[in-house]
Amino acid sequence: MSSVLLRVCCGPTIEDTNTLLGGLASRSTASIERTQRRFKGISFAASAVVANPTSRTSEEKVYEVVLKQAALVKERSRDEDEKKKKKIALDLDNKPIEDAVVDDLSNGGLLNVAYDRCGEVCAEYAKTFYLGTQLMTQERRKAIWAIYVWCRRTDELVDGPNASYITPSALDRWEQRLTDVFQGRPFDMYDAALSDTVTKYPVDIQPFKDMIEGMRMDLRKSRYNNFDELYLYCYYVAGTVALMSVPVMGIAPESKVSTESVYNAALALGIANQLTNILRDVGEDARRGRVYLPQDELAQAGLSDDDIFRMKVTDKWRNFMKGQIKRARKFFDEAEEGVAALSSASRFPVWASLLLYRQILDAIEANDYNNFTKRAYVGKAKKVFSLPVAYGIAHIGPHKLTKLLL
Ligand SMILES: CC(C)=CCC/C(C)=C/CC/C(C)=C/CC/C(C)=C/[C@@H]1[C@@H](COP(=O)(O)OP(=O)(O)O)[C@]1(C)CC/C=C(\C)CC/C=C(\C)CCC=C(C)C
Ligand SMILES: [Mn+2]
Repeated sequence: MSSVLLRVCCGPTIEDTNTLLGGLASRSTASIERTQRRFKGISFAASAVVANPTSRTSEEKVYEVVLKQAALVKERSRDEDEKKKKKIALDLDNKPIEDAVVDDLSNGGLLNVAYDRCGEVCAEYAKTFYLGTQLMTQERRKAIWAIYVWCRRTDELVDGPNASYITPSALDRWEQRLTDVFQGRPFDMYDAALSDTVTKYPVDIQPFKDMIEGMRMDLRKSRYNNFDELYLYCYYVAGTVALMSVPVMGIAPESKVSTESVYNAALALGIANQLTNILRDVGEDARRGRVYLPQDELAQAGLSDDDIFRMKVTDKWRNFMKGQIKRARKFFDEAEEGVAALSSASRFPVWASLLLYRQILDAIEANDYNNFTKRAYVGKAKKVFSLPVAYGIAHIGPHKLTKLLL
């Protein structure tokens, strides 16, 4: 990663970083019931909700961000309709092109360079994903690259070569810089691309702030008492990516499902991906003294941190892993339901990423649950095969494709 990509500017004040908890509408009973249904078979999570009905679970808190983002999308699309009406009126006025428009055009040149740089970073760090974006419309592709680069840089702050120098106040400065980006004051070229993206698409700042919150969590916490705590972490570092991306990817105009349900499915994909990441990296994380697994579930399985640091695959471990993999797959299943609602050109990269990530779970099983010393990965052949499958599903749907192939 180049030093330019990683540079964190010195920003002025520390912002209020409390992200999820404040003043939003509370979640409907129906969605809570759905949450409980999802956790059927994972009794501790459901019983946590039942045991203490007054305290809200992480999932309920996160759902409020989903509602807020979905509302923003709806509001902006209403504004767009209004603008279109106004534009038609202006066109009828037949006014000459003004200086401001000429300025915009010359700025466009620089902006294109900024977006191209983002594209180069994607091509270097996430080749398959970069390939997947090629089928999106140019505008959307560029915006997704800009978001990708911001996410990558944010993650590199705590995981990259300079991670040992990163303090909470460096993250506060990164957050201040984020605010500047959203207010049209970009610091560098990558920021300029993002700044442009957030004016063009109804992207809320909250998921970006929440991702930074996830990085703060990584600085202060290395154990998770239960799935509720882990869920929140997964939302912060990965669910947020979904909430940032969907406003750009767009929902198909012909889609009949609600905006909220699409965002929920998107969120599920982020959570599924991060749970998979965690299960793949158990050994690697343990070597850094980190255990991203629910402590109560480890205990229920008769396991402790010591078993993880010992890195021995036992039957207890296999059973524990089976439960964790089952849960991750449930989130993938939930995500699948929403992909068809995305705009047609955006479905392919999402299916590609979903299929590739889900196969990591199969690879963990194929390694006989040894995620301590054996890295689960999807081989090149499987990767290459997944792409046309993703393309097929994206264009004719999973059910029709299965029928066609059988
Ligand atoms: C309706 C529906 C299903 C819509 C799809 C919604 C959508 C686009 C979801 C995206 C989900 C996604 C790709 C989440 C990212 C999950 C992830 C891998 C997060 C990683 C975090 C930290 O992990 P860790 O440090 O443990 O792991 P590493 O060893 O560092 O890998 C991240 C690394 C956070 C940073 C995330 C990125 C760099 C990815 C950003 C990606 C995008 C903006 C593009 C998303 C678009 C597509 C098409 C996948
Ligand atoms: Mn990382």
